[in-house]
Amino acid sequence: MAVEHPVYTAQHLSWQVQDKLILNDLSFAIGQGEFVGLIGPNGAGKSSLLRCLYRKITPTRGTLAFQQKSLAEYSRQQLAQKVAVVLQEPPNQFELTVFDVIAMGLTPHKGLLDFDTSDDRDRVVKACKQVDLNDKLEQNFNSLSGGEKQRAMIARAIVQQPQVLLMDEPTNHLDIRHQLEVLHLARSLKITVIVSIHDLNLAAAFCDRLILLDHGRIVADGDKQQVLCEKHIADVFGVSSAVDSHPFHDGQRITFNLAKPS
Ligand SMILES: Nc1ncnc2c1ncn2[C@@H]1O[C@H](COP(=O)(O)OP(=O)(O)OP(=O)(O)O)[C@@H](O)[C@H]1O
Repeated sequence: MAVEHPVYTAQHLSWQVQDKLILNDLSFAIGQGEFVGLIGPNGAGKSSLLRCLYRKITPTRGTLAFQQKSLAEYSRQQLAQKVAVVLQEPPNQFELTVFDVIAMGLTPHKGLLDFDTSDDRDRVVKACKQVDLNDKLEQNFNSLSGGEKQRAMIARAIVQQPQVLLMDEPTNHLDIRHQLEVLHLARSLKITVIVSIHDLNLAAAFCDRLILLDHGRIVADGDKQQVLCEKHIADVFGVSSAVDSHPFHDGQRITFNLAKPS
């Protein structure tokens, strides 16, 4: 897809571990402000692609540019000022309160000797409210439930004030209300969001553009209406479905045939 102001541009990006090609010749550009969903079956390469985008791993072939400059040329701090990441499994944060963990999002914008200001505190408290954790600020992070931890990590990303938000299965641990709240919140930030997501109905509701991966390759990339069709779902997931328009939003509704896949 041609985009006007590319944030990421990948050309022939591949990532190989030993003799296994995990990402295979991916080319795409993602524009400023796009809300892009990465979809595909288990092992398709969604997390690996996200890892390339936040430079946890380095492509073994091809090029990857961030804001028109090779991603490899950014310092760790420069990247952290622009890109926030919410991972599937929140890290262990021994002895830290929820407030402390969320306040870590301030770090990329601070010098070594900068102290937290009252504005900083306000930002942390506001983000905490946005994810519905305002009564948990002083609680030990490790004692939160899985879903609460996930929401705290999203608050930390908001505090970071990034230009790009990368999220790997952010709705995994969340009940339906909090799934919706998190995705609405991500959309309301009006920044570039790239999110891997298994729930195809949520992908259809929230993403504008979808990249469908299978076996490390891009099978389809484009408007959600083109990508989420019965044929692609059958080809890639091996499940038959009926796709029609959703009664509550402009995306599709996918109804799966729940019979055992043949
Ligand atoms: N460091 C690694 N070494 C070897 N194989 C790896 C490594 N990282 C990922 N893989 C393999 O690459 C493939 C893609 O993994 P990845 O986690 O990117 O898939 P995914 O689409 O995010 O899957 P899921 O939906 O299950 O989270 C998998 O087969 C995985 O086992």
